[in-house]
Amino acid sequence: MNEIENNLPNLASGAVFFIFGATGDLARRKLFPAIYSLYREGKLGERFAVVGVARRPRTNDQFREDVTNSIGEFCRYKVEADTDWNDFVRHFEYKSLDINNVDGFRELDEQTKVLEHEFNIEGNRLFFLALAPELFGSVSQNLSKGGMLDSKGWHRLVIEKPFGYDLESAKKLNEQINEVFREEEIYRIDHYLGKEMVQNIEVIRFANAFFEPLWNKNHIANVQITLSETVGVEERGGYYDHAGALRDMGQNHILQLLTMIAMEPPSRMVAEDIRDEKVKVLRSLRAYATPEEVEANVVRGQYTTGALKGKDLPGYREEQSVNPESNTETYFAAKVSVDNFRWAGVPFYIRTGKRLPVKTTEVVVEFKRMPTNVYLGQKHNLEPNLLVIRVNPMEGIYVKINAKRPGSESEIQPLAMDFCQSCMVGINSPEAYERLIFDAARGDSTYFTRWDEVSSAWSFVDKIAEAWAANPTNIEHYPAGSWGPEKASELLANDGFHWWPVNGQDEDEVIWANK
Ligand SMILES: NC(=O)C1=CN([C@@H]2O[C@H](COP(=O)(O)OP(=O)(O)OC[C@H]3O[C@@H](n4cnc5c(N)ncnc54)[C@H](OP(=O)(O)O)[C@@H]3O)[C@@H](O)[C@H]2O)C=CC1
Ligand SMILES: O=C1O[C@H](COP(=O)(O)O)[C@@H](O)[C@H](O)[C@H]1O
Repeated sequence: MNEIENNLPNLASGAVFFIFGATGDLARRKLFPAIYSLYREGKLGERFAVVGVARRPRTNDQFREDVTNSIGEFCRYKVEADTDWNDFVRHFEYKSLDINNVDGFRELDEQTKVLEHEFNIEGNRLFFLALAPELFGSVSQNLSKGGMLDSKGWHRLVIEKPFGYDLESAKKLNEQINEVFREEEIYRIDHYLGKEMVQNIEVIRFANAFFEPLWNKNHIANVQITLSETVGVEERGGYYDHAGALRDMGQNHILQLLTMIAMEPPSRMVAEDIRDEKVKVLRSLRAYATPEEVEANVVRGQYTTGALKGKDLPGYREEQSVNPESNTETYFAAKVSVDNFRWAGVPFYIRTGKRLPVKTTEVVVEFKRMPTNVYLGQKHNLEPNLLVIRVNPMEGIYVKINAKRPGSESEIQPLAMDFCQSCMVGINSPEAYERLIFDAARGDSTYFTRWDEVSSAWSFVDKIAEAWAANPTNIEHYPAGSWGPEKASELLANDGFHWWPVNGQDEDEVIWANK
C-alpha cells in the first residue's frame, strides 16, 4: 500500500461530488455505478454527498430512483438484500440548473452548505463535468461567480474528453479554465489511463529484469497498438460525425498508451515525474511534414454496409444523426516514429476502428528475430518473440517464445505463456471510472493528462487532420465486420511486418500454456 492509500488525507475530511450532466449517458452508465462501488468498498466512508446537476426537473426522490436504476443495470456490485439502501441514497441530491445561469450556482452553493453540515464535510468540492465540451468554460466561470469556490476546503475540476477539437480550441478552453482553476486542480480524464492493464504497463516494464534491458531499438522490431470495436456510433452520431476516430480515440487513448510503452523510467513513481516522461515521448513524435507524408503513413477508412456475427449492419452514412455524405473516418491506422535515442528506427503501428470483427485493446511488442541458422547449426525460420499486453476486455499478458516441439529432436515451435488476469480476478477488478474518481478525490493526478500532454498530442494530430481536411474525399471504405482497409496492412508490409492477430486468434501453430 503506498503513501497516498495509507493516508487518504483528502478524503478524511469528506467531499461533495458534483456531477454536472447527471441526467446523461455517462453519469448513468459509468459515474453512479463507480460511486456505488467505491462506497461498497468503504473508500468513501460516510462523509460524502453527491449532487446531480442538469437542466431537466427532478425531485431528489426521482433522482435517487434514477441512480438506483443505473446501479442495478450497470454496477459490478449487486445490491445485497440486507443492505439499507437509504443509507446510500440519502447522500444524493439533485439541483436543476442551466449552466449559463449564475443565480442557479448561488442556490447550489446554499444547498451544498446544508449538505456539508449534514455529512460533516469540510468544504472539499469535486466538480465532474459530464457535459458537452462547449459548456466546460462557462461552468468553471460560473462556479467562481456563483461563490461555489469560496468554501474553505479543496476544489477540483474533473473534465471529460474531448479536450478541444484541435490545438487552437484546446488552448482557448484551457485559458478559460485557468482563469478559475490552477493546473494542479484540473483532472483531465482519459478513461484508458484508469484501466487496470494500462496502469500495469509501468510495472511490467520497470519491475522485470528481463524486459527493461531489452526495451529499445536494439531488441525491439516494432510495436503494434490496436483499439478495435465491434460497435458503430450508436446514439452518438452527432458528436462522432464532427470528431472522427482520430480525435475520438487517437489524440487521447492511443497516444496515451504509446507514451506508457515508450517513456523512460521516471525518477520517482509520482505523478509529475511520470507525466514529465510521458510528455517527452509526445514531443519526440515525428510530425508528418507534408500531406504526402500523411498519405504515406496514415490510412483512414469509413465503414460501409456489412455483417458481423451473422447480423447485417448499416453503413456509417446511414447511421442516426450522421451526414449521409459524411467523409468522417471511423477507422485510422498509422505508422508513427518516436525520434529519440531509445526508439530511433522502431516503427509504432497504431490502429483503431468501429465495426471491426472483435472488441479488443491490445499492445504487441515484437522483438527482433534471432538469426535463423544458429540453433544446433540447422536452419530454422524462427518466429519473433512477442510480449502481448491485453488491456480490454480480456486483461492479461502473454509472452511468445520458441521452444522444442515435445518429442521431436530439434523441431522448434512457438509457445505462448499466457496469464489471463481477468479469468482470475473476474468482475472484481475495479472499473476505470472507479479508480479515476477515487484518485481525483484523494488528489492523485498520475492517471490524468496534464496540459502539456494534451497540447503536444494535439500538435501531432493536427498535422494529420489538416492534410485530411484539404482532401476530404480521399478515404478508404471497408465493410462493417472486416478488419478495415487493406492499405493498413500495407503500412506494415512495406517494412516487412504484419499485424499480429488480436487475442491470439488464428495462431494455430502456437502451443498455449495455461489453456
Ligand atoms: N457517454 C460516454 O460513454 C462518454 C462520454 N464522454 C463525454 O462525456 C460528456 C457527456 O457525455 P454524455 O453523458 O454521453 O452526454 P449526454 O448528452 O447523454 O448528457 C449531457 C448532459 O448534459 C446536461 N446538459 C446539457 N446542457 C446543459 C446545460 N445548459 N445546463 C446544464 N446541464 C446541461 C444534460 O442534461 P439536461 O438535458 O437535463 O440539461 C445531460 O445530463 C461529453 O463530453 C462526452 O464527450 C466521454 C467518454 C465516453
Ligand atoms: O472514449 C471513447 O471510448 C470508447 C471505447 O472505450 P472502451 O473502454 O469501451 O474501450 C469509444 O467507444 C468511444 O467512441 C470513445 O469516445
